[in-house]
Amino acid sequence: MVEIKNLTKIYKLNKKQMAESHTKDPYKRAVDGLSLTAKPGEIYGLLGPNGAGKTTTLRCISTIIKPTEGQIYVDGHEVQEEPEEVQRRIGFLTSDIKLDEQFDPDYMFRFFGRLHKVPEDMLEKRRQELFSYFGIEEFAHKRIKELSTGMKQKAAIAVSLVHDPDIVIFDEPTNGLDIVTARGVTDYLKKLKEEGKLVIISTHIMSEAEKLCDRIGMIIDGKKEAEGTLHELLSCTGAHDLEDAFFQLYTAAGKGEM
Ligand SMILES: Nc1ncnc2c1ncn2[C@@H]1O[C@H](COP(=O)(O)OP(=O)(O)OP(=O)(O)O)[C@@H](O)[C@H]1O
Repeated sequence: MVEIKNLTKIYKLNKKQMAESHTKDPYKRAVDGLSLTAKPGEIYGLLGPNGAGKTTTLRCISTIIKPTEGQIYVDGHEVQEEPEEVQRRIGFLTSDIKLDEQFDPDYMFRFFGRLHKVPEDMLEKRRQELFSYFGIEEFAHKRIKELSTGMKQKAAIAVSLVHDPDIVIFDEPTNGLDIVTARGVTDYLKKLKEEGKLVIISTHIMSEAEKLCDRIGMIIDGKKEAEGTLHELLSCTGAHDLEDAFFQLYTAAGKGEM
């Protein structure tokens, strides 16, 4: 289970970042008092526009960055107090974590498996299962820098799942993938959920959230503007689909144009 209580993350911007953001304010409030609970056996989707704070939230859960305020509990372990307990339980996929270009998927998989102290026989079993499911075997010994975007993403997914985590956190899991590969990834996430694992994803693709997520938290400017099943979000907004519901909330949050 993941419980986020009043999470706020404020970045301190350098001069270049301030100039790029056309601001004189050196502080960027990326996440603003966000609370949510996600439970085993569900796929929870953080849905929001660019810059809403989705990646920042997932990076705080995954102990990559520290919250400015608030607490995050992963199976009861607070991320800042017990980061190692948290890391053991989660598999995190993000586009910012690049696999080392000089090595091949086979090496990276074994390297991260040993880092997570996965026993050798279990590592072989995991490799067999994940490489076969994602079709990685055929490029298992090619250097990462020679792989296509989709191949790299598949390898990164396998590496993030090497230790068979109970909680899987994927930041935009189908980003850059063709529809066949994207379907393979979303089907795998459904399989994990059916095994009783908790899956948390971020996305700005409405159709992905509609089809895949059991519950959706809509994030705008770092705040959770709404949360519920697709059915609940449609009935509370009176919208016909998630995109309409999103635009209603977007306008209600005082946002006019994109
Ligand atoms: N390391 C950082 N330093 C400064 N500002 C940052 C940093 N990372 C993110 N931000 C800012 O925080 C805000 C939230 O960014 P974040 O990446 O969490 O959003 P997101 O919802 O994941 O967006 P996207 O869908 O575009 O990936 C944005 O305004 C972004 O520019």
